[in-house]
Amino acid sequence: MSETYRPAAIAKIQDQKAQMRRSLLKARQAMPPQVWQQKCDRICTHLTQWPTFQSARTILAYCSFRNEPHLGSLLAQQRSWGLPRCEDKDLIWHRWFPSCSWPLRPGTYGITEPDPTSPLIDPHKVDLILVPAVACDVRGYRLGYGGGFYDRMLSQASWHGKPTIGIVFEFARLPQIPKNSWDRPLSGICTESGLFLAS
Ligand SMILES: Nc1nc2c(c(=O)[nH]1)N(C=O)[C@@H](CNc1ccc(C(=O)N[C@@H](CCC(=O)O)C(=O)O)cc1)CN2
Ligand SMILES: Nc1ncnc2c1ncn2[C@@H]1O[C@H](COP(=O)(O)OP(=O)(O)OP(=O)(O)O)[C@@H](O)[C@H]1O
Repeated sequence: MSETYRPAAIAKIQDQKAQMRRSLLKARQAMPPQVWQQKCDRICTHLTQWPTFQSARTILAYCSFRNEPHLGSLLAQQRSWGLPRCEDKDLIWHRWFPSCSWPLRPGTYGITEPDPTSPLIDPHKVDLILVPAVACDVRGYRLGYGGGFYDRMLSQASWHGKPTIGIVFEFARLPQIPKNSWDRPLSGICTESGLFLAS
């Protein structure tokens, strides 16, 4: 059995991830609101200037929680967005745009989510996926909250080949995050310092 598949090795990596998660979330929570807002605006500006963003038909995004970079100025753009809803272990993607009448409401974990009755997204129409994260490393590996939602989703064939951009603050763009066998690298990372596409 290869090292990364041994139960003891998996447990060790999960432990390292849990420690990193705790300290990075603490640092994110401690950001003064004004600094946080400035960095969020910069992240949105970098994305808006990216041709792939400009030409995307539908973009999967998220509603910020626990001080994650807020995509408010992007979500205000009158275009087709997809927002996730947690259902058991899966993410269900619903269509949303600013002038639509489909309601958003607090869902699982207290994250703002679409109502289950709002229309679903057709994965074929999605051209870009903005992925929330606690941290990303320069290779594109991501640390989330430990639920494995995005790992499971991105391992499905319908999402293969779509650009995936991890959205984090610069302090959470790390040289290396411990990686499990199921982790797949994202195509790039956007922070307040810029957009970094994997080569
Ligand atoms: N804004 C946003 N929306 C998102 C995500 C995200 O990362 N950010 N998700 C990305 O996946 C999904 C929600 N994932 C989550 C996974 C776990 C926990 C959570 O609170 N976990 C517990 C610990 C659980 C455990 O260790 O077993 C905790 O942190 O206290 C929250 C959200 C879907 N929506
Ligand atoms: N492709 C997959 N199929 C089934 N289970 C998976 C898959 N990918 C990850 N998991 C499970 O998800 C759990 C969490 O993984 P990990 O600690 O890497 O989460 P994370 O990336 O930090 O969380 P999240 O994606 O929710 O933000 C692991 O216990 C793993 O078994």
